[in-house]
Amino acid sequence: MTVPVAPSRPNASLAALLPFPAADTNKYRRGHLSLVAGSAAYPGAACLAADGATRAGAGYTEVFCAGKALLTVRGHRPSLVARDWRAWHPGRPSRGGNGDHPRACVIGCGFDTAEGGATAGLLMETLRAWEAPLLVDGGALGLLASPTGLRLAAERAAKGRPLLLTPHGGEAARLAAAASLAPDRDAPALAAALARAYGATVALKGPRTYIADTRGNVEVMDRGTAALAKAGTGDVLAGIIGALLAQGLSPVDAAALGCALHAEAGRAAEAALSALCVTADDLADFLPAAVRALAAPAAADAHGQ
Ligand SMILES: NC(=O)C1=CN([C@@H]2O[C@H](COP(=O)(O)OP(=O)(O)OC[C@H]3O[C@@H](n4cnc5c(N)ncnc54)[C@H](OP(=O)(O)O)[C@@H]3O)[C@@H](O)[C@H]2O)[C@@H](O)CC1
Ligand SMILES: Nc1ncnc2c1ncn2[C@@H]1O[C@H](COP(=O)(O)OP(=O)(O)O)[C@@H](O)[C@H]1O
Repeated sequence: MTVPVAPSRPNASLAALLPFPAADTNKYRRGHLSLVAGSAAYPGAACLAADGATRAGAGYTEVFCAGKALLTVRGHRPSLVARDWRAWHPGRPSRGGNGDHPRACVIGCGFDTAEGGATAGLLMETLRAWEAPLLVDGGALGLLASPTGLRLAAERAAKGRPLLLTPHGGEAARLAAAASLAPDRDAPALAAALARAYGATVALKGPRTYIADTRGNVEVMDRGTAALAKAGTGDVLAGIIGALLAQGLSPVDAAALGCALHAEAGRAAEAALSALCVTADDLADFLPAAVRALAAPAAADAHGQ
């Protein structure tokens, strides 16, 4: 089975989505991202996602992680607000701000399925109670791939609560099996089928990333580099897309812009460090170059050049 695939968006239309802050904004109005991430086994994934999120413009990034990951996350960057994930209550209004600022949640970077009940409970409660846009990544995708996960995803879709999934090939195979989808589809058709089955926007990652929305549209993002094929780069991507969701972009625009910025950052890092030496830790530092690379042609257009 094949589906039509739209090409990568041009720089000018991606640049138009960049959420540069208004002069009179504040940290809450810019966008508040709750990152439920980082188990005792994988505290680094929470740090990498937080790096992507803060550099991609979230005004307030709050990390809820395992108690045993707290020291690592707190020591990573002074700007991060880190709390034990037992303090995560997705149905309660947030502290800080006036309560109606834009928000989003990313869940699952560095979830360890061996932790079982604790992380499964966090995901299911978040699917049920979190009203704002929600991105599910990493170990939480394996937990979503279950009858309860499918049911709660369908309930979110029925209530019009946005859901975005960012699986790599292995995670996509688990999601497909849980939804009884035939495994022999090509990547664009698989992304479209997962989007339908889970009522979610899906960014199926790989050397080419396919972004499928809930209406059956699929677009490709093929600006990446093999330098990105290293552990932790997907965690950075989840943070970037989550920050864009928190700044008010729709799931499909956040995925398209986030994947393009991530790919451009990978290319800028490769130019500076070589394809061999780029690590996930480097990526967020190359996001400013990626923003400039997308924005530059738009600025040139605006000046009639
Ligand atoms: N620093 C940290 O803290 C880090 C923490 N991390 C966290 O670790 C957790 C587990 O995530 P994970 O991705 O490492 O393991 P898992 O989900 O079991 O997938 C691997 C299996 O899938 C298969 N596979 C098929 N296609 C594939 C593809 N395109 N890309 C990749 N794999 C593909 C592959 O098959 P194979 O290639 O072996 O045939 C293999 O069997 C998660 O919470 C994550 O956030 C990581 O982000 C790293 C940095
Ligand atoms: N060969 C490649 N070319 C371009 N991009 C790649 C390549 N391999 C991986 N990537 C990108 O790197 C990221 C890897 O994400 P993921 O597999 O979730 O890593 P992790 O779980 O270790 O964080 C994705 O954005 C993917 O599109």
